[in-house]
Amino acid sequence: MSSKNTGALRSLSTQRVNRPPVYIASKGPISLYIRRKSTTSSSPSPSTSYSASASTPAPPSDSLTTPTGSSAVTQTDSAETSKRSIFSRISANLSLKPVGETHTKEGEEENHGSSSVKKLLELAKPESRSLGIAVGLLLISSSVSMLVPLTIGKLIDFFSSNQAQFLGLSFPVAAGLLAVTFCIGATANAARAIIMRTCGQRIIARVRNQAYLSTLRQEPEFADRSAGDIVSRLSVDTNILGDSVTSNLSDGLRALISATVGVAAMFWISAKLTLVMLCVVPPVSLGAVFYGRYLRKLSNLTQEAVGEMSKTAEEKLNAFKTVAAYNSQPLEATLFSKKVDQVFQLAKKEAYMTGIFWGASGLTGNLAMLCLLGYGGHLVSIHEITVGDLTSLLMYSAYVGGSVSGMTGFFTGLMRGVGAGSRVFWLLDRTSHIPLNKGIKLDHSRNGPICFENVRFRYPSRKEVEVLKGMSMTIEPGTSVALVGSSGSGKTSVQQLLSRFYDPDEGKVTFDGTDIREFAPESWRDRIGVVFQDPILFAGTVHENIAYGSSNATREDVEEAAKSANCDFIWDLPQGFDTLIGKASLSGGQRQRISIARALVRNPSILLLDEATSALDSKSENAVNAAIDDIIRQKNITVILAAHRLSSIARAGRVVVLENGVVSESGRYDVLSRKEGSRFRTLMAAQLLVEKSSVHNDQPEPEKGVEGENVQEKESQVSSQT
Ligand SMILES: Nc1ncnc2c1ncn2[C@@H]1O[C@H](COP(=O)(O)OP(=O)(O)OP(=O)(O)O)[C@@H](O)[C@H]1O
Repeated sequence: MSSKNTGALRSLSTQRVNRPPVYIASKGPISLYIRRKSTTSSSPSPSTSYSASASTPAPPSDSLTTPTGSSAVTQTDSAETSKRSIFSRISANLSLKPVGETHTKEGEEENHGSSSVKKLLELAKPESRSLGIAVGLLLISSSVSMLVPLTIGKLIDFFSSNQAQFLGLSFPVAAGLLAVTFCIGATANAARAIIMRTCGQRIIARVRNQAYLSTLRQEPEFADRSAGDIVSRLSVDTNILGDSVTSNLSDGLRALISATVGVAAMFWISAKLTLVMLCVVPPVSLGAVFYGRYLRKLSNLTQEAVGEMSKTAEEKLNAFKTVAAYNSQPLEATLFSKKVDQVFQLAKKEAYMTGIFWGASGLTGNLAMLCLLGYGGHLVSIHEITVGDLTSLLMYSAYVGGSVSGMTGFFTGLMRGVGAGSRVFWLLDRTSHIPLNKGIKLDHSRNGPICFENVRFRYPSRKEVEVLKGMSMTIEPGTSVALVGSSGSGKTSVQQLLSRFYDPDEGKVTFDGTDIREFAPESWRDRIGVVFQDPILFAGTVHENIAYGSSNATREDVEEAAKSANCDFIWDLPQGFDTLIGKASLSGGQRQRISIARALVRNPSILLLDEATSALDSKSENAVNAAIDDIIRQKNITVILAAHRLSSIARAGRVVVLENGVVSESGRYDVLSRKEGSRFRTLMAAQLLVEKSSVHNDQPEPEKGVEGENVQEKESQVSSQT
């Protein structure tokens, strides 16, 4: 249930982000107009002068626009880009990253500004050939597009003057040639879009693989702490990044080409009129720069808020049963709604900013257009330019306006890319605190005692609490030790240090006289089998779960490990070892025994059992304990079990009592339990009261192995003496 829900939550996010970008798709200015118009139909036009054209969806065939329609390009562009900005960002943000927590807490800085832009461009490097071709095609399609205004102007002059020839050719030939040219332009545009998209996806795939690999190489605590964050970096940020280096770049280039060619053509037609038009460009560009910067800041804040929102939902959906059992749905709805509101407030701010910016730039454009018409009309009346020239000029100015908008869109897109990039690059560049592949390879035949030498340890995320305060102990190879202590005394922490999920702050943990930090973590972990308190089984068959991490394990190895872990139930499953494991299809005890088998199939020298029976009923507990007995009896594995329950503790050859971050007592179970006033007896007294009823009332089935009887004997020893 919980994982389903979490998945749904993520797919909701991805779904929103994967919405086809309305604006970014690279088309010539005319096709851009059509798309924008149709998507802007419901939005009020910011300017009354163009509201009709902006609110009427243009039919797809309406590609050659009138001058008024052309000027609407700028206007609708503004409105649409504004709309796109608002909605695409809100929707993108809705699925974006729980940022910041990890790195800001750790004080690790993300990449910023120029270095991210550089890295962003570096990402595109392997695609440079394809991107080069795409740029060539872009040049072709843009040039063809830029022919349109000139052609329309010439057409108007041709029809109004009754000339015999059009562009020096007979009209049908010229029209045919133009049609062929437009076809070439369209083909180039289509090919460019395909190449750009494919390159973008290749870049995204590459970044995702690298980022995931980098994540897997981090110390386990990193992923534990920021799993949600990492997932959104891998899914959403990489998407934005890919878009940024391909679609955005291509749009920016197209806009640049169109603007340059457009301005040149305008100067060629009438320098005076062009100068009037160009007065608009500098303020709009300046506004775009400030807007882009502000947007980036706002975007990051929104993403952080979205992260918080996702985290809240994910946590509660994962604990859905607890929420339901405590009738906390209204409370949870309120908590979530507060988080949603934070996102909404930020998105609203962004919407206002976007609206004001585009409204202002649209108004400026419209005013400039009016000046152009007034002054242009005057030039026509004194025969300095023709009506066709004025038409071409108006169209070019609309194209240039559209291109400037395109460039600001490119700029803001790039800023988003930089923001997303910095988060992805941070993940890519992060060096693990416990790096893999570094250190000596531990020979499989090597064995020896495990020593904790004056170990001091605090969790990095909770520096104020010292968990181990100079702890020392030695565990001989092939022996079994039960770590005992009150809750929070550090039993699990000892095991985590042994697994090298963390390193001690002071002191050291040695194996056969060598500090385990000197071993490559993988080769050290190869020697360890770990069974966690809450066994994690993955989707897949029983066989796959037992063989997880032991790729060379044969079916015989898996079956043998399953036998050693007392997993006889597997043979009764419908497809035996090939049965698919659903989340709830096995009991706690069965899952625990499968995870013991998984640990055993690696043939470990050291087996860490972290309260492997604490969550089980007495029947399952007996089955798991019987498996542990078998393993301990074999004497060739060092077993370190963290345990509360007497039934588990009694199985170990030696008991180590942890108190106040040090070992307060250590010795054989029977000795400690007989010792008058021992810490162990005090600790166990309370535990015994709890267990007594289960030991005597539940009448557990006789366990496999001799130690089962010993345990009962041992328990009665303690009970008679406490
Ligand atoms: N990942 C973590 N980050 C920060 N503090 C932690 C973390 N894990 C444990 N601690 C803290 O470290 C201390 C020791 O915890 P640990 O889990 O090792 O105790 P324990 O003896 O295994 O407890 P229990 O018997 O309840 O499982 C506790 O105060 C706990 O709150």
